Formats: sequence, structure tokens, C-alpha cells
Amino acid sequence: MPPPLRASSPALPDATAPTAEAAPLVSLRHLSKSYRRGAQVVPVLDDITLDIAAGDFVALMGPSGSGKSTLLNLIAGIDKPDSGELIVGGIDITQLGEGELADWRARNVGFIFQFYNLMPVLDAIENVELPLLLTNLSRAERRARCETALALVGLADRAKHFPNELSGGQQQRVAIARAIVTDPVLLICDEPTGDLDRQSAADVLKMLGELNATLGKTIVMVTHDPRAGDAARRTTYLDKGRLSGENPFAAHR
Ligand SMILES: Nc1ncnc2c1ncn2[C@@H]1O[C@H](COP(=O)(O)OP(=O)(O)OP(=O)(O)O)[C@@H](O)[C@H]1O
Repeated sequence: MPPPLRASSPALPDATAPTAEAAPLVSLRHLSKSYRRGAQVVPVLDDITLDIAAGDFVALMGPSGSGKSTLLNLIAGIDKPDSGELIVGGIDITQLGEGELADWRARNVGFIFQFYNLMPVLDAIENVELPLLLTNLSRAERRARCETALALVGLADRAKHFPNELSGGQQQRVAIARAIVTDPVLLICDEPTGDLDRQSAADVLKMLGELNATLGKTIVMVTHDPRAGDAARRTTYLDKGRLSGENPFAAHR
């Protein structure tokens, strides 16, 4: 029997269903971020303060260009803010060097992208195995974990299929298996249903909900899809780089 994927990572505190008392897993304090294009400075995020509890499932919504992906990249440790604190599992990740940050990401964060980002020359199980190549697990242990992850997303029978032999929904499920195979506590999803038909999108959202409810994964998901927003436990809105209590989509629903 392959080993179970644990509900928590040893690198971060236990993720359980959020409670009123739970310490935030992710804590943003006065985060600001600009991009520089030549002499021009483009402010993108302005004084963002936000807490995300362990075990939460947050949808990040807002108009195009409002800074959602930028904020997601900061939380995931892909990019750095100009100022502010960004504490994840008790560590201010803004203070980590590039190498430390890469190591921190590999141990703590699973990524799910709009266009799956699978390697076309690798079959499903080899794609799922990729993040484990950075660990010191044996080949047998890696394979066992990959089989467990593929079984969790309902694709145990597609392990030897290449991406072009899988539907879009199945490819996204392989990507989800790849994201969870290292047992990260934090799942970062950038428009995970953006390329999917309605049914496949619903399947992927159901799967994310189950990973949140049963494995305690903390999920932060950028989405334009109101149904994806409904699948989350709560929704946070960004507007012109600032957090907004208003739902800018409300008039369109
Ligand atoms: N690397 C970059 N260099 C310069 N400007 C950037 C860079 N990345 C993003 N921006 C700018 O930052 C702003 C916010 O971009 P971001 O991708 O975070 O928005 P978004 O809310 O995710 O948009 P969308 O919903 O369209 O994906 C945009 O004006 C964008 O042009």
C-alpha cells in the first residue's frame, strides 16, 4: 500500500479546519508592490493587510489588472514585495534569500495553473513525480506517493498516459496530483478552471474543496469564475491594488 499523504507538512503548523481562534497561516502586513518599466514606476499593490487561517479556502477576485496574480505570487514566494511583512507558518518569507526561498517553496507550496503546465514528453506519473525529484526519497517511495496522489484525483488508471492523451479536466487533475504530492500545506491556484468546460471546472472545484475539507490544505485561488468563488469558504476582492469589501462582480451576477 502506498503511504497516505498526510494532512499537514512538518515544515509548517498543522492545518486544520479554520476556527475563530486559529492563528493565521498566512499573514500579510502593509504589503506594497510596484513594477518598474524603465523610468516609469507602476504601483500594483498598495498597503495590503490580510490574514488567511490554516485550513481556509480563499478566492481572490477582482477586475483584470487589479493585482490578483501579483498578490498570489507574493504569497507563494515567487516574487518579493517592495515593503511590508509576509509571514507564512511563522516565517517572514520576505527575509529569505533566493535559495532559501526556492527551498521553502518546494517544501511548502503546491501550484496549480490555468494551463496545467505539464511536461508533454512525460507521462502522468512522471509529471506528478517532478517535485519529488528535489527530495531525498527513494525511487520506490516517490512512485508510491505518486500513485497515492493520482488515486486521490481519480486518475490511478491514467498513470501511463501522456498529457496529449488526456482531456483538459484530466490534465488539470494530474496538475493537482503534482501539486499535492509533496504534501504542501498551502495550495496556490491561478485561474484553475479558466481553461475548462463547465463540467470539468465543477469536478476540479469539487476536488479542491475535498482537499481543503479532508486533507486540511489551505487554498488561495485567483479566479474570475463566480462558481469558483462560490466553491471557496470566503472571497476577498481586489480593486486597483487595494483590498475591497465590495464585490465588483455583484452587478453582473
Ligand atoms: N512583470 C511586470 N512588469 C510590469 N508590470 C507588470 C508586471 N506584472 C504585472 N504587471 C502589471 O501589474 C498590474 C497587475 O497585474 P496582475 O497580473 O497582478 O493583475 P490581475 O488582477 O491578476 O489581472 P488578470 O485578471 O487580467 O490576470 C497590471 O497593470 C500589469 O500590467
